[in-house]
Amino acid sequence: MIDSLPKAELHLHIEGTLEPELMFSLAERNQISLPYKSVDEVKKAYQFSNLQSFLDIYYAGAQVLQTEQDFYDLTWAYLERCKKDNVVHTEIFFDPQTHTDRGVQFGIVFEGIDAALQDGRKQLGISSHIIMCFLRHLSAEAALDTFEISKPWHQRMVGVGLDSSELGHPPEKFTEVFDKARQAGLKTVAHAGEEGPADYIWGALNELKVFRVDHGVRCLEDESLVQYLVENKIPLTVCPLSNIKLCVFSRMSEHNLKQMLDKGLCVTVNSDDPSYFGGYINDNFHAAQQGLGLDNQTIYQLMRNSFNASFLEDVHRSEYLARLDRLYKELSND
Ligand SMILES: Nc1ncnc2[nH]cnc12
Ligand SMILES: [Zn+2]
Repeated sequence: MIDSLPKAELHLHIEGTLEPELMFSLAERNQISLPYKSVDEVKKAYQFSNLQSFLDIYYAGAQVLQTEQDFYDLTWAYLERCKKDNVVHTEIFFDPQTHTDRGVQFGIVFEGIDAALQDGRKQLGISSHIIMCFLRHLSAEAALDTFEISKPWHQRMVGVGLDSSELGHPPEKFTEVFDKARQAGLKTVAHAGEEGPADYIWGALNELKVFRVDHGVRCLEDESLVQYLVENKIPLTVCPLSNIKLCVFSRMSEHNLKQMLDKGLCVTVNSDDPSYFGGYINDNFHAAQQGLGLDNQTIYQLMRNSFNASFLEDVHRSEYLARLDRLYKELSND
């Protein structure tokens, strides 16, 4: 059921799809030395105690990405995984500052990613959008600078987001750049309520005017917030394996995804940084299904939510939903 149904992925950092094997081959191609001797050693290093312990390793890994071809190869490898997992539409995040701050130009990053996405449309039939994220541990001025240099590419991205170290960096820090992004016709999303409190989710809604909240699992701590999210149909892009790996929940059976669904929230399942967290989107569905005892109807609902929460145009959304509905009916009758 999980593997064969079409789905959309809405919370995926392209830098988080860098598999250790590709990390080694790019390091060799670009003559960069890595602090690891083997793929096994890399995998062993992926033990995290919180978000920051992950981010330190994740930003170090991204250093092997240097050329347009590197960004193309990274993105293409992810799209091939999408094909395997029946992801028919994906909205990917990228973090320009991770690259521009070490001298890799914005255009190198964007063009490499976008060329692969265009080929993905033609050769694999996968539709996609790009969301540019600002790093919240950096200053508001740095985000504004990035917004300025990214202007030539605004037409080719669907929106802006906010990621990186959450605690101590509330959404309000980025109100100005998000205002500018909306004025430029870009949609807005933000990570909030992953490690940070429910107040940060309010901040993302009221100050950044987000269309969806990335993670948002701490919303259950504030009943009036839950009510607001339900009434306004604000989607939450939840990432089950990520939450376990980063110790947001100690085990899958304790994840609050089912409670969120029971409250009527529009929850979606996503992989976040699959190479670092032990699985792509179908692995996330399987882990959540097993840990929480989700039935087929709930899995189907999560997949419907993924299309409804996407930035797809209505005609395309309807086509994907019709395809999903038809396949679900066929599978249910077998
Ligand atoms: N889960 C996550 N939270 C915040 N920033 C991120 N950047 C990549 N993955 C992230
Ligand atoms: Zn994320």
